[in-house]
Amino acid sequence: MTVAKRPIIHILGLGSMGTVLAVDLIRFTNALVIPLFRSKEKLDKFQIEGHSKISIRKLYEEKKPLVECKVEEAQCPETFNSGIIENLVITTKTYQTKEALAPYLKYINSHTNLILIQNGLGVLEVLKDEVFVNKSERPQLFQGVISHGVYQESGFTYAHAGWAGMKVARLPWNDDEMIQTNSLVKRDYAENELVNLLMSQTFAKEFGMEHMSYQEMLLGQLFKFLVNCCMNPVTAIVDCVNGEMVDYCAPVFRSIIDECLTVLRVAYKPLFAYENQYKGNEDYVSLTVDSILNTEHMVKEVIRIGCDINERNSSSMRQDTLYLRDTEIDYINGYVVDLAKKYEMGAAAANVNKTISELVNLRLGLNRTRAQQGDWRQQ
Ligand SMILES: NC(=O)C1=CN([C@@H]2O[C@H](COP(=O)(O)OP(=O)(O)OC[C@H]3O[C@@H](n4cnc5c(N)ncnc54)[C@H](OP(=O)(O)O)[C@@H]3O)[C@@H](O)[C@H]2O)C=CC1
Ligand SMILES: CC(C)(CO)C(=O)C(=O)O
Repeated sequence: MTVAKRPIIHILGLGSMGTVLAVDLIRFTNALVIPLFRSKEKLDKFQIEGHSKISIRKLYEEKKPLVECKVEEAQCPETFNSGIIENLVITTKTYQTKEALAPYLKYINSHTNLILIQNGLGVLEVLKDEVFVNKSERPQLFQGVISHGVYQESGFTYAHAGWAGMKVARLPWNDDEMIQTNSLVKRDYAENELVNLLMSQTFAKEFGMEHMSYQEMLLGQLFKFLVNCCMNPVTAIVDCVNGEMVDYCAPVFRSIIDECLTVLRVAYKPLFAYENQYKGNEDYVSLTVDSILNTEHMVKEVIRIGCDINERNSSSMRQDTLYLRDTEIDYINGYVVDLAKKYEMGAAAANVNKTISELVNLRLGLNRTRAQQGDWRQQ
């Protein structure tokens, strides 16, 4: 009798998202979960000071239980010895992806399953143009759109503030593969080890994992992208908690969303044409796009999700500017500017998002200057 091989999944980016995923993978699957740290120093800190343990405090449960797991194996570039990587999760910030991948590229080939679990858009272009340039060596690529809310409590303990699930789909390397058949989705579900692992019954239920076609996931990804294009930069620029601005934010959200949708309709034309083109075609999932991705509906949804459901949350981008960390603005509003240029939509086509990006960088620069030179308002 052949014994089923134990799946191995490497996690590059053991922060908020990496930890919340790793804990449930360890608890609810038989996978060997191997975090990849950026240096021997960080690895030693995890193994010696942290005793190779990771923890999640489930704030959304009444008793706010702390769930702790022991990590069997962890690596860094200096110690890595696993050979070709079977399954790789990328949960670094978007702008950290290329540098984080660099030491492991020789261990990634066309048999590797690689999933991006990140906000924003634009990392795919970096992978295509700067990282996996040799098409024959490109890994099997997947995208996760995660809606769980998690932040660092201390050390390797993270607080799981909001439970909201995750969507996963095969991410096409080429724009002409954007629309996927139901049979392709079923084939991945049946044959791909990473999809099998993420969709294993207990884990998928506990983590809220949904496997779908790229076009379905893209609809959700663009929805979340518009939420992030509004909430993240505006809360950072004005330095407010999400819900404080609920009565005053609609006009600026309308300006941001209107411009974003004009650009996204060009860049993701197959998705916006999908509803009519594939209606009634049984090998394609039916989608309603226009009734969701329109300005007035999205203004209401962004306010509902950002300022109501997450009213007491400080957005991740505001947190980055307060802690003087780089932000992901280039993969959120900045990416809209890039798309407008790529599709030659004219210099003014992304002026709102360009200005929003500039204001976020102004806010971050001002916070950094105040930290170094003092706050003139107090002088
Ligand atoms: N936090 C949340 O609630 C949500 C986050 N997201 C998105 O998920 C993505 C990840 O965010 P989040 O988990 O919050 O970010 P974190 O900053 O918490 O985690 C990123 C992790 O990546 C590690 N890392 C960075 N560079 C390297 C490297 N070269 N090698 C190894 N590890 C590295 C960092 O470690 P180090 O200490 O070494 O820098 C850090 O632990 C982002 O795109 C974010 O927008 C999406 C939904 C919700
Ligand atoms: C929805 C929102 C804005 C919640 O704060 C978020 O996703 C973030 O902070 O990154």
